[in-house]
Formats: sequence, C-alpha cells, structure tokens
Amino acid sequence: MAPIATETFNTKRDGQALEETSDAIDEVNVLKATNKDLYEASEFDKNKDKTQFRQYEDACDRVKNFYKEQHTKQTVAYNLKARHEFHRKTRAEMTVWQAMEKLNTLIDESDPDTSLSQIEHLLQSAEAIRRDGKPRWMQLTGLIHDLGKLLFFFDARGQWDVVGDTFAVGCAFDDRIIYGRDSFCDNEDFGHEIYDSKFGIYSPGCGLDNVMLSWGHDEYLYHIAKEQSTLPAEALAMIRYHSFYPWHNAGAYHELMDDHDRDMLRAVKAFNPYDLYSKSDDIPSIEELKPYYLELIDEYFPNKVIKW
Ligand SMILES: O[C@H]1[C@H](O)[C@@H](O)[C@H](O)[C@@H](O)[C@H]1O
Ligand SMILES: [Fe+2]
Ligand SMILES: [Fe+2]
Repeated sequence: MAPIATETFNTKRDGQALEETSDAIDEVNVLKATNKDLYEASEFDKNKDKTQFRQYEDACDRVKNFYKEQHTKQTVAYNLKARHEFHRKTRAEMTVWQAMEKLNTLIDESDPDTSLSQIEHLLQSAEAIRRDGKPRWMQLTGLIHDLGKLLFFFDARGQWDVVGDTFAVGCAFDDRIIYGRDSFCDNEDFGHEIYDSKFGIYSPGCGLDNVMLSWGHDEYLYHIAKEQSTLPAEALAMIRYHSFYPWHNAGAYHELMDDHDRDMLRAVKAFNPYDLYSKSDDIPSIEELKPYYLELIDEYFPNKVIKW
C-alpha cells in the first residue's frame, strides 16, 4: 500500500510542479513585458506641452516671495545647524502611508505647477512610472519622493527650509539657480571670501556626497530612506537630487562630480519627467490605489513603522 501512496503523491507533486514552473515562466514573461529598464525610452511625456511647466518669470507673487526668502535664509551656518538638529532625535514614528496622509494638508508655496494635495502628486508620479512599466522600486520612489516635506510639521522655520529647488551652499551662488545669482544678494554668504568663491569649501571632483545641498525635503528623506529602506542607490539619488534642477537640468556644479555622480545623474534625469509632467495628469483615486502601494511599501521598508 505504502509505495502506491507514495507514487500517487509523487505524480501529484510532479503535476503541481509543472504547473508551477509554467506559472513562473508566464510571470517572467509578464515581467519582461512590463518591467522596462529604468533608462528605456518613454512615451510618457511625448504629448506634454513642456512650455507650460516651471515658468518662474510668469509665476505669482507667492512663488517669487518664497524664493526670495529661501535664497536669503539658506546659509552655511543654517545648514550646519539643520543637519545637527536632524541627527539629534526622532521626530515621529508612523508608517509610510500615515506620513502621506499627514502631508495632505500642506500646499507647497514654491510650486507654480500644481495646487493639488501632496498625496495626489505622489500618486500621480508613482502611477506615471507604473503605467510606463518601470521597475517596482522606481514606482515606490515616485510614491515617496516628496515625503520629506513632513519636515514642515516638525522643526521647519517656514516653507523655505522644506520645499523648492535646491542648490549647493558653501560655494558660489550659481546663475543657473531660479531667479539667478542676484536673488541671493541678501544672503549673509553672498560675496563671502570662501563661501561665495568658485569651489568654496569643496574641491574639484570631490563628489556630491561631500557637498552640502540646501536643507529641505530631499536631503531629509534621503537620510531616512538610506537608513530604513532597501531601495537601490539610483532610488536614493532620485530622492536626494530631484529638486537639484541647477545640476540635473541646467548643468551647474558638474565640476564637483565624481564617477558615481555621473551614473546617478542619468538616473535622476530618467526620474524627473514623471515628477514634473505628471502634475497635469488626472487626479488619482487614493482608495483604489492604496492596496497596491501598501504592498509595494512593505517590499522595500522592512520595518512598517518608520522613525521620522
Ligand atoms: O516647487 C517644487 C516642489 O517643492 C518640489 O517638491 C521640488 O522637488 C521642486 O524642485 C520644486 O521646484
Ligand atoms: Fe520635491
Ligand atoms: Fe515631486
């Protein structure tokens, strides 16, 4: 009796194994079809009228006043203090989704292109990446990239140390920053012998890891994601540099880069259209998308509750 039972059992198992193998092959094929390489050309922004975005000269006073304040107050001294404060404590403990919900009440004063809530902007970015069949880690990066704006509810002194484009502090204010070099005329580092000289406190090719970028949501979330997620280096670069338009869009600060930064620049450029041009997409349904993204978050954040 026993051998027959075993045989039956084995046959059953083989059948099941075969089925499982063909399921796995199907899955791989689906993945191949949908999981496009990060750098593969995209149709996503083909029909977007790019002249409609980031028109800072025509922007309203809210945006102009924001940048005047940011450019005046982001000094070397402030940046050293902000980093020290950041490492000193945990501000809150909550899940990624709770953080997205908390952020919902913030309307970003620096942004001329959207008046949607942040959760909607995050879902628009993630969905654009997902629709394009890009890697899952990149979809998640789209979903969380602006979560650093949570800072506003903790230690921030206003919006000027949370949102807006970023630039390097400790070296010359570059003309390719929004509103140009002169917009820094009231910054205490303006005209400073070292902080406003070409390389300032840095040296050629020192690598952007060693460069202090104006403190805000990018820098803050970068540290959190680096320490508490398993996201790849490209994702961390997309987070840290996505607002660094003078660098990834206008070609400034390239003399400070090292080889790693050159690779990361490609990744940041691949990410940028989804952040910027998805702002004109349809408003996503939060409740419908929630289950998909909750699973995705769990994949890369081993601890559900994040220390913010
Ligand atoms: O106004 C926007 C907004 O604050 C974004 O989150 C930031 O990444 C951009 O660089 C900035 O220009
Ligand atoms: Fe951002
Ligand atoms: Fe964004």
